[in-house]
Amino acid sequence: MSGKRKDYISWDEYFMGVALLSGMRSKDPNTQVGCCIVDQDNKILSMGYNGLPKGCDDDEFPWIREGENPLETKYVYTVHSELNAILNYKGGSLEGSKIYVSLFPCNECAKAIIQSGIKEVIYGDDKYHETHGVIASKRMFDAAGVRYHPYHWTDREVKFKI
Ligand SMILES: O=c1[nH]c(=O)n([C@H]2C[C@H](O)[C@@H](COP(=O)(O)O)O2)cc1CO
Ligand SMILES: [Zn+2]
Repeated sequence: MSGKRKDYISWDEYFMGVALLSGMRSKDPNTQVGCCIVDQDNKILSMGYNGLPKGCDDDEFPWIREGENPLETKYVYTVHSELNAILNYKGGSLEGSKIYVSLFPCNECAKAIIQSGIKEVIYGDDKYHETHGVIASKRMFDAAGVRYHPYHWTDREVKFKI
């Protein structure tokens, strides 16, 4: 009987919570993606969200999905959350780490995840599971031995003033 609190958040809730909070920085009006990379000792190594590269003004570049001119859509400019987290990490190697991400990684992020040595993907949503990108991601993860599984959502709601 140590008397410790019982309702503290689990490691999984903590890391997915950090991923979701990171995603709240996104300027994308349709899909906000956030992620959190964690080492084997449960230390957070990096975080990211989908956004524009440095120097590209959020108010100057387009955020729309479709248009006659592909150069006026967001797709050619945004850096995905996972790539941002990998590129932002300045501490050395990500070998053996895991990534919590709110959306299943696309094929380009999957390549970066594999090459950086991340070994496990815990994803919140898989809404693009029918796309070629996600099908290719899973094929590459399977071949490369990167494990992936859905996050188990809990009933916990987090509400606080910031
Ligand atoms: O792996 C990913 N990581 C990531 O950050 N994104 C971002 C890119 C876009 O800003 C947004 C997807 O936009 P939309 O759902 O409107 O197509 O999510 C998208 C994916 C894969 O779909
Ligand atoms: Zn991606």
